Amino acid sequence: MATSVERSPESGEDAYSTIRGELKQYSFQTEPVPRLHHLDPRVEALMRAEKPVVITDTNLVKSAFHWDADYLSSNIGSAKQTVYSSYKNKFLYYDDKKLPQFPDLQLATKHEEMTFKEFTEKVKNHKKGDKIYYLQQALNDSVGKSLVLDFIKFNWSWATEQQKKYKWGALTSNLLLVGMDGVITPAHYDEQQNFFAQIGGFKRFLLFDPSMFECLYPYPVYHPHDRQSQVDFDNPDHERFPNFRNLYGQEAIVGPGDVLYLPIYWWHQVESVPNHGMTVSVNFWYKSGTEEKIVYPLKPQQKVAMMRNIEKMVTSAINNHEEVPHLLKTMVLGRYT
Ligand SMILES: O=C(O)C(=O)C[C@H](CCCc1ccccc1)C(=O)O
Ligand SMILES: [Zn+2]
Repeated sequence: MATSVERSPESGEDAYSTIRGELKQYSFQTEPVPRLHHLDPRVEALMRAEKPVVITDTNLVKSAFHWDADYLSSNIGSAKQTVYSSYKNKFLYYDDKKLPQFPDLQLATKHEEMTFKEFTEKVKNHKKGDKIYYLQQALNDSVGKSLVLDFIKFNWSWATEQQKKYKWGALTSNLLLVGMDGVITPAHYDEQQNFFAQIGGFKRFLLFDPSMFECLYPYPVYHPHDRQSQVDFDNPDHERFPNFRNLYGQEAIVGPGDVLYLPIYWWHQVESVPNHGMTVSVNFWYKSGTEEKIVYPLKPQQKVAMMRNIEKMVTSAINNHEEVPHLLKTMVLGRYT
């Protein structure tokens, strides 16, 4: 199992066009996410409209371009890292805090804490049929000095300039993502603005406008898989999820040095491109701006936030999540249908 992070020096067009030809196709159509130089004025227009854009040449994480498995093993320190393991390549996120309410939930992924060195060993010794591993660890002060220095040298002036320009809230975390070849994070949305910086290897993003909520059928808010789509993209159940047929999205391939602006509430599925080696990424999650004064007509994002609040209020008021479906059906069926 190749642990060396693929760094194709000619990661110019030919790497991307080669990859484009290899990608797994799905049942829905997509169009490409614009890929623009950070000084191109169209970047600002897209970011103001909270639309995705791949931004090149920002040097946001240039100081981390040498973050491959060996360097990270030697410099991230001996602290335990959060790693997920699975016999399949899909890593469906779950919220540990909501698990007690769902004792029967079958999780395909297992949360394992291990040092980076142990993680690298598992990747190196991986054989077909073995468990697949995905390291997902928020960067914190447990990392070694040289990683701290690399982190300090991120292009914070550019990032901070954007944060101010678009009135985002505070940076909440930087998640270090080190994925084995071919790992997939299934479709979900996050409630934060996101600069997704690719360091090693290539990732394919499938992105869907927040208005596609009605095609993607997220789990209930109180469910451990809150914010994740219930639809299996490889085998969609059209009886349960009839609107999935109307899904339409955007697609982006990000390689070393690319930064994807992933707007808050936008759905995304993330695939480490198979047969192109281990992937290394760092995301930058920012709270949304607070001056969200209500503007009509409501944006889809605002409707999603409203639906979340209604589900939370009903669930806490009724104080038993098993009664929620009946109450919501009673409220809607035959009355709003
Ligand atoms: O940066 C993002 O938003 C991504 O989705 C990147 C994704 C891993 C994120 C794991 C995760 C999913 C849901 C909640 C919390 C954490 C990847 O790159 O595979
Ligand atoms: Zn995400």
